[in-house]
Amino acid sequence: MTDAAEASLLEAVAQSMPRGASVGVAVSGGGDSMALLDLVSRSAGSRGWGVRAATVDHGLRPEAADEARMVAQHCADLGIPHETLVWRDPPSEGNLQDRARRARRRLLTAWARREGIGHVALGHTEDDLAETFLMRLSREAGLDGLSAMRADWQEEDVCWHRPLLAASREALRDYLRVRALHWVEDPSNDDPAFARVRARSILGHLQPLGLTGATLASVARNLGDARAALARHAAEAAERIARVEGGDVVFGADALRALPAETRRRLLIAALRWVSGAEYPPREAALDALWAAVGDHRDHTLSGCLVLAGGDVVRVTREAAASRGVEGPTDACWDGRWRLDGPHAPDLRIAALGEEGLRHCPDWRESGVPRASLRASPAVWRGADLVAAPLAGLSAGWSAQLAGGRDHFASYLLSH
Ligand SMILES: Nc1ncnc2c1ncn2[C@@H]1O[C@H](COP(=O)(O)OP(=O)(O)OP(=O)(O)O)[C@@H](O)[C@H]1O
Repeated sequence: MTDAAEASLLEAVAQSMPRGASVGVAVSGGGDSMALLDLVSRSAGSRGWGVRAATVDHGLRPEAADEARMVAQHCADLGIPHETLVWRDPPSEGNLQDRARRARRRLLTAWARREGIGHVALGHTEDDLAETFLMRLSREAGLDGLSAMRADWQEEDVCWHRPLLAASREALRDYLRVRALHWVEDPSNDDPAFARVRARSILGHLQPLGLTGATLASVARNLGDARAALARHAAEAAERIARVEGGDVVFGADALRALPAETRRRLLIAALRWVSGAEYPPREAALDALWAAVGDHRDHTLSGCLVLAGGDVVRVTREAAASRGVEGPTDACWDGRWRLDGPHAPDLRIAALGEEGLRHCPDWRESGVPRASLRASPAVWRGADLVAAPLAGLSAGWSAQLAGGRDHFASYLLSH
């Protein structure tokens, strides 16, 4: 590794997060994140960062605990506080990799909040970009799927960063060798049962065409720029034609119809995900069916949402059936997006208002929110007795707010 190459890695990491930040590094013990840890640690002094690190032990491989201990020891040598986060309930079935990734993100988010960490760095590389691109091609992905993963994004109070997206895996290993640092090789990195491993091996065969990891990563970045432009365009359209009302997204129907199909598609997908909290967009065929129903002024359910299309607005609301049975304490976020304020008490619960609850809200019409929306709205219950339904005009000292900056639909389009 040349001095210039090392300097450019250091510069990329140093510039990725703000001065004085409280920084968390997600370290698996593999080469990418061990290099990231070292680069963050070397930048910390000049950038005024307070640095912490965490390793997630998914409990899926017997060696994982040893790997976490190796990272912990290395952090202790660097004077960086380290925590091992254990996934206590790995499932026995389903897409284990996907679930492990989501559990990892959840555990890291909780850790960041607990420790007051505002910025978490991940060690994804240019090779990850290229492999993901190839894998998505095989799934006939569109622009969004083929676009480069984001270098930075904010989720509620945590900013995530991938400062090494322009670095190759090999360059990071060179860096570690020069610095005489160790890392662990995850045996699953060679297991052809994983699509990522197959993508990596195929990438080697594409070289004669001039298709290297760097080329594919660059294509993914170009597409990412196009995606960002379309998302900005959709956000501007949302500012003009969408409003948030009672937790629903409401579009002017004519204005929605008049939009270019791609912009409309983005608005509908975002509204469905914003209301339901769904992690993934619906399939294109399901979206086409929704749009056909809207064209016929028929109501339609999709992704845990009910889309009301009978009048001169198109209203995306939570589907009552999807929120039925969702229950929780009054001081926690309900249905992934509501927070209630009021006289909290341990014998109170939040659950959907439902048709039965709505009967006890004589003033619900004054809210201006349709019945179907209110049925899925949060209500405070003591056993079977309704205590409050803030969105349906029965406040009894309670109010409801959308949680985590969710009140601004247009900015959601830029961040998702
Ligand atoms: N067990 C772990 N503990 C802590 N951080 C991890 C762990 N596994 C992965 N990471 C972090 O995530 C980065 C990317 O690793 P990997 O590609 O395996 O993750 P991923 O979240 O599954 O990403 P992708 O969506 O690309 O599959 C690592 O460089 C590291 O920063």
